[in-house]
Amino acid sequence: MSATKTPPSDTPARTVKDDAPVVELRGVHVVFKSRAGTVFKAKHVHAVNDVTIAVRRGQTVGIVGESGSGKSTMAKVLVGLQAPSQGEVRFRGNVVTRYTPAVRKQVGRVVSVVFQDPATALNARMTVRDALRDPLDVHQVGDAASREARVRELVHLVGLPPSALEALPGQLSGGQRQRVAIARALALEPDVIVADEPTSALDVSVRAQILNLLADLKATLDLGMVFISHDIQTVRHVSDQIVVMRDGRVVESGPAARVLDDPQDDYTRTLLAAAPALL
Ligand SMILES: Nc1ncnc2c1ncn2[C@@H]1O[C@H](COP(=O)(O)OP(=O)(O)OP(=O)(O)O)[C@@H](O)[C@H]1O
Repeated sequence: MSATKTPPSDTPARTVKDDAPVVELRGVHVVFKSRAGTVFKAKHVHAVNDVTIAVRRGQTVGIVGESGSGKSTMAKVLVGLQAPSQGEVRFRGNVVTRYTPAVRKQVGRVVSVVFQDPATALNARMTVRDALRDPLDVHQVGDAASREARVRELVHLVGLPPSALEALPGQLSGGQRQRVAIARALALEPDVIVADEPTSALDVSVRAQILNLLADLKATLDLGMVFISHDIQTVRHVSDQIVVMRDGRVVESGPAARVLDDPQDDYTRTLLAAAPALL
């Protein structure tokens, strides 16, 4: 098969070969100026250091690492919210060269994000219906009737009853709120969802339900997924590929079973030893 050559552009093309990456980072670095306030800090933080990864439809890439390893910064690069200091980011094969609001809006249709805490991700004064309709309004998808139909479909897709449409986030449980946040992320039919610690803020009892929901959605919608967690055993449950990060660098990556059963890097072994499998 010959590769389709696409010229660099800020507009993600709508046609892409099924097995081609939806999002790709090539040699990406993100360097921040240190946050003020600490006298002995280095001037710069190399939050992401020479990272290359690709995310395809129907595949979950688990990203694991301790606090400060650069996971959230990488998530922001993957959804177009953070420009790299160096390296290349491609959405549907097209290199992003400018990070304008218009480009971010376009990228938002291809890749969307689910954050850790649905309580802060959702507007406390918006009903579930309004929260789900909002992205459809912003992107002017269809007419009023088709937006309402899509909102109902989304609620059903994430396993909530139609009565949830009238609720405010504060009237829902943490797990229900995260379902709403997931539904909102799905509103524009993205190819890829980036879930940044999506179960960490939830009660232990509902974490498995949200993990199962994400796994089901990935299968039924043929979604690509990036699942970010500090917990290697959580990542184990959902990932096809695992990327282990430390201090902004990828220390090891590969098929989940290989990385977990035959880790090649000492740091991966340390993470596994610190969080033994329950099964
Ligand atoms: N906007 C910023 N300005 C300055 N430094 C930042 C900024 N964002 C992140 N950092 C720093 O970059 C490094 C990586 O942070 P990041 O949040 O990506 O890591 P993480 O693995 O997601 O950690 P956590 O799990 O604690 O969120 C940290 O040292 C952090 O302090």
